[in-house]
Amino acid sequence: MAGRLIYLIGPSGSGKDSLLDAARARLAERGCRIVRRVITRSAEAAGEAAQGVSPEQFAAMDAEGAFALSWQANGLSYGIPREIDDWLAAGEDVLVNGSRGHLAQTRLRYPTLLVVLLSVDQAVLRQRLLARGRESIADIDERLARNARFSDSLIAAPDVFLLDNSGALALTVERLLGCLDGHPACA
Ligand SMILES: Nc1ncnc2c1ncn2[C@@H]1O[C@H](COP(=O)(O)OP(=O)(O)O)[C@@H](O)[C@H]1O
Ligand SMILES: O=P(O)(O)OC[C@H]1O[C@H](OP(=O)(O)OP(=O)(O)O)[C@H](O)[C@@H]1O
Repeated sequence: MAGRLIYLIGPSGSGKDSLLDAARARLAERGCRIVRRVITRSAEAAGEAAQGVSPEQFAAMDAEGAFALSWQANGLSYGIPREIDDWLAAGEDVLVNGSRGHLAQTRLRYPTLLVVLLSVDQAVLRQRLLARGRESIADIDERLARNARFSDSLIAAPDVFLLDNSGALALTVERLLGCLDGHPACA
């Protein structure tokens, strides 16, 4: 049987990378892979969860069909390596750190995907982005403005599992794993 694509989305700063890092070992125990994204962000800022490439390298990889999914946002390009299709075909679950803006296209390619929407209060989000210190204030304000443009229609979609990360990260990890282990909203 084909594996399940778990598509984790949420605003920049909602904690997607933190959640994946904190849950990494326990996801692996469950046979769930976390895909390493390709991002046109400098390698220093990319870390374990991403491979940093130049815009030229990204374009060349895209042209040779290296990506199953790709999108542009926040002035960056993001690619999901096409090897996820081999993993899914082999029956492995795959967790992707995705984009809300690319959700509709992702649904077309992976109709049975499970969407997990990570959220935090807007005020907390701003504080976390400032504390992370990765972007300038102007970039942070742009990200918050982008966030406000995503309407409640996302939240209203029946197959979206809402995961609040306004509280402790450990609690969010437990709720994610609980969802994947058979919460009705994840069936
Ligand atoms: N539950 C949490 N409580 C407090 N701080 C958090 C929590 N989750 C994430 N953070 C912090 O918020 C910032 C943004 O998290 P990050 O994982 O980089 O978000 P994203 O990958 O969604 O952009 C980081 O500095 C991270 O340490
Ligand atoms: O369409 P959206 O849902 O707004 O998402 C657009 C992109 O922004 C986020 O990445 P970002 O550069 O912020 O990296 P991060 O996830 O590590 O914060 C997210 O992971 C997406 O790749």
